[in-house]
Amino acid sequence: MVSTTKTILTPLSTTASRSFKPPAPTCRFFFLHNSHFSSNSSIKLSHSRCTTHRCLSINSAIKTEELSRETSLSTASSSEESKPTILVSEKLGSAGIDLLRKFGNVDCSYDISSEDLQKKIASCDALIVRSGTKVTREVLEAGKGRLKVVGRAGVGIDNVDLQAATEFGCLVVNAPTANTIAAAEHGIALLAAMARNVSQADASMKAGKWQRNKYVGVSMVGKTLGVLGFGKVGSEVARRAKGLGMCVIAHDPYAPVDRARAIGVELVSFDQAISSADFISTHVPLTPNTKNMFNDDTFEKMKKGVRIINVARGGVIDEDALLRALDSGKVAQAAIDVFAEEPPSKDCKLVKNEKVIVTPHLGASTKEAQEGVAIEIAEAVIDALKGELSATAVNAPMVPPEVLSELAPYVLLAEKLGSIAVQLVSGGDGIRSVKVAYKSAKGPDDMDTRLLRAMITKGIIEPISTSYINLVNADFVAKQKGLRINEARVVVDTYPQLPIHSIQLKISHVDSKFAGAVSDNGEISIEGRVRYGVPHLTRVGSFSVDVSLEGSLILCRQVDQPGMIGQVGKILGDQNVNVSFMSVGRTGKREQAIMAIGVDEAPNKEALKKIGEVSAIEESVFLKL
Ligand SMILES: NC(=O)C1=CN([C@@H]2O[C@H](COP(=O)(O)OP(=O)(O)OC[C@H]3O[C@@H](n4cnc5c(N)ncnc54)[C@H](O)[C@@H]3O)[C@@H](O)[C@H]2O)C=CC1
Ligand SMILES: O=C(O)C(=O)COP(=O)(O)O
Repeated sequence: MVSTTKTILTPLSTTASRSFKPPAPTCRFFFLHNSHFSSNSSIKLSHSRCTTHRCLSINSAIKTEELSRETSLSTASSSEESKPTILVSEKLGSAGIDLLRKFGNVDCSYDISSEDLQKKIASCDALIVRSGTKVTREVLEAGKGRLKVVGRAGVGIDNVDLQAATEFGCLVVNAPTANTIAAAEHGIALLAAMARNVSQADASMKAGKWQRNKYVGVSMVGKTLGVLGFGKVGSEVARRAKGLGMCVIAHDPYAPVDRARAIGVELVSFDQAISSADFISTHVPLTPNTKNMFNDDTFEKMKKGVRIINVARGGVIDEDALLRALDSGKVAQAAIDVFAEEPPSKDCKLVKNEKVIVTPHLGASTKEAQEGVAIEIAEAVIDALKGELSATAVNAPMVPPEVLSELAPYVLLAEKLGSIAVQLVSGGDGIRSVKVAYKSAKGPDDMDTRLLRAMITKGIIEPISTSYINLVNADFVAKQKGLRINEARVVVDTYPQLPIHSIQLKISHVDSKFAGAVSDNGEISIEGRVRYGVPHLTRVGSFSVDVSLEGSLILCRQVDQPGMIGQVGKILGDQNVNVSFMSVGRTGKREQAIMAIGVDEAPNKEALKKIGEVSAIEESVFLKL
């Protein structure tokens, strides 16, 4: 449940906050979204010791170094070994294979058995399939932990268990555009071939016969074509059928009226479409809703002598019902490219029926479409392996590149805040609900927070479980673990150009191992913001602090007095622990204060004990970021 609050607040006060900052040279900040942040992009970071390149990935929110294009020659061979492995299980156009080979190790095991696929998949990062490979729960389970993306080189994803893929955090992408025309042309080819008995006449001649009277056909001009599913293929079929002089009507509850009008097609109800058409061509995806949408009842409503074309999916037509309708004469002819079971059995009655012409799922099979599909899917899979959000993602939110580039540093902040919040809870597993407030000058409708919510979830869950969280499965895993993320967008009077001013996390009904993080109303409360591209912690409980969220963090609560920074700094220095950032927030002079110390290395237990023993320090906690 996402709740929206429109509260006008003034910017958070920075009262009584003292910061110590080292000098600020430049550090490169790499995002996997390379169209926006390439190796040439650099953002100044206010942190002197940040030497690693940072990447934003949906598979692992932060990966360091691996995509740096400045990899030295000495590391070249190891990067060769660490290339991703991409299994291609069905014939894919060479242009796509070439692209994949430039990026990873490509294993073309065409027409692999499902047993072998289950064995192989455990060592693969990506799998590319067409319609012939069943990507079942078992396959995805076998690939769990390593398999990051399944690429469907085509449109229909009914052969991929999307639910299982989502549960295992495996992204599914498809190639939805490159074979549209091929499928539409095949639909028209089947329509014309059926109307003029081309297949049967051809077979008869090859058998040495000359049967001109037997194969008299029907004309297409002036006939009504009912298109079911007015999407990419359906509308291209309609356009071509108009060119043949047909009257075209279509049924698609989700199709825009103006697109239909532009082609001269009338959108009608399902019953109207099937009852008034001479030819019916189906172009819907196979879903629980469309499964067997052509059945005894719907055939009954059709015109006697109707002709059926199916270049969509076998399961859309109940094949036994179609046979009955052909036998009764309700359906005069059918042209079928796709079957409930592929390949159909050797004695499949539909294939053998004289009134039916068949092709072996050839809709997408033109040279041009196959090259296009191969490139489209190779690019989508490579992007996904790089951690970019794909425009053709089927089981993850599609985040437009411009939104992604704007939100990237906040995504890192969101994950770090989630991780800090959970580490402040004592016991660790009692979190049921987290309140998140996104403070921004932008209105609630101008902000897409799915990415941030996913990363907060990742930050919260990963430190306390073995679950692997990414954008694909974050909501699913949160739901499974009974974790509710209640989001509120709070309008604050701040810089309008900033996508988000700050993110605040609150956890109630839990105990904290650091009392200083508990606000007056008993909730663990932390807040952070992005400064110069770097996430900062800006509030702990009721204390304002300002510490860059890099490396790890030590929080100490003490009575404000001189010499504290020096004492703690010395303990850390003696252990060779490098302090990167230090900030003190206090309620007032010589009153309660919180010291937030960023450290590059994790101090050992002895150092942490010594810090805890400093007489003025009332409590301290070490947080791994
Ligand atoms: N035989 C082959 O080789 C090929 C088959 N296909 C298949 O063709 C079909 C269409 O593909 P595209 O046009 O690219 O997909 P699309 O997603 O662009 O179009 C599908 C349309 O069906 C509509 N639809 C969904 N449920 C419906 C329902 N119950 N009643 C009416 N309309 C409904 C949707 O609103 C959408 O407009 C898919 O099943 C796809 O797998 C696509 C390419 C090649
Ligand atoms: O794209 C689709 O939906 C298709 O049905 C094409 O299937 P194919 O890739 O030729 O096995």
